Amino acid sequence: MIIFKYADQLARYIQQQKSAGKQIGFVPTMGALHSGHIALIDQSKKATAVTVCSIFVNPTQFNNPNDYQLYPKTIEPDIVKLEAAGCHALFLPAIAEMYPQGTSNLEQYDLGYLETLLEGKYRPGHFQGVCQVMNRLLTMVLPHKLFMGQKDYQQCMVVSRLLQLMKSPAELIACPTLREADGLAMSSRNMRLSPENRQKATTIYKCLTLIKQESNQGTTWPVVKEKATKMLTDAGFSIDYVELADAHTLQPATATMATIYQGPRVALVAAFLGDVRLIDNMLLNEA
Ligand SMILES: Nc1ncnc2c1ncn2[C@@H]1O[C@H](COP(=O)(O)OP(=O)(O)OP(=O)(O)O)[C@@H](O)[C@H]1O
Ligand SMILES: CC(C)(CO)[C@@H](O)C(=O)[O-]
Ligand code: BAL
Repeated sequence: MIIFKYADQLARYIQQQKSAGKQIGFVPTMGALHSGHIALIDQSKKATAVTVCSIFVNPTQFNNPNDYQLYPKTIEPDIVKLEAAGCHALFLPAIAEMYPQGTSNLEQYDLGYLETLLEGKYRPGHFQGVCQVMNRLLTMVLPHKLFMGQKDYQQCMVVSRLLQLMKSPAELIACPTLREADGLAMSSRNMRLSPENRQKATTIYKCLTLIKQESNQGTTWPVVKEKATKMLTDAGFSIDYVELADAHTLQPATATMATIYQGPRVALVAAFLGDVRLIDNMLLNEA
């Protein structure tokens, strides 16, 4: 695996690969890699000839300075995992490489209502930061295919919108969420949970499973939401949201949506255990 710190060197490598007729797959990450990230590398390797991964903890997408300071960094084991997965190239830029003019007064993107609900509502400015870094990364890597995780469901929708705004021909492939044996969605922030909270964290998965079962059996959304909320608060979570939404638009459920709406629906949760914020989601219509 070749490691690049500088965008011009990465661009030269990409250009060489493209001149040789190779398709480029791209897996952007913030590091502290786990099997969910490696599954994205595997998908990219199956679909394209050259897989590029980036590791960059992007300061502009953190609305909470403490969360940024405490974001896990495990670069040496990350490199070992990427080597073992057969990743071809790793882009490991410094902040100045991504933001040579600094991080103030950056460009803004028209993300419409996506920015005012769920993650957009609870993490002000977060999706602008995601677009700022993804625009730069996509312009440097110019991938044919972009692999991202459904765990960050709304982020996939935002990046899809960004690709439209950038008129990028890259194809976004949203990959399924990898889970631990007890159902907890793999996430770099799981490393920050105390052993006790790590056990409690599986309640998010149990809660999403309950929402899916009860909704598919015809229980109305307000009733299901109350049960799910109680499960989480009883386990010690402080909740940002427990929502049911149209899986295509993310518009929230009406009181009866769970029982009368026949289109695809997704349940989404964001909640804190201590100072660790976890998110997860589940499609209701899938087997
Ligand atoms: N469990 C998972 N299964 C599949 N893809 C995942 C999983 N977790 C993260 N990803 C995807 O990996 C990419 C990089 O995510 P990131 O580096 O932020 O890791 P993360 O585990 O989501 O971290 P955190 O949840 O702490 O932000 C994103 O596209 C994300 O959706
Ligand atoms: C897409 C991303 C790498 C942008 O920093 C980040 O939001 C993430 O890891 O999901
Ligand atoms: N995985 C999403 C990136 C973030 O939480 O900032």
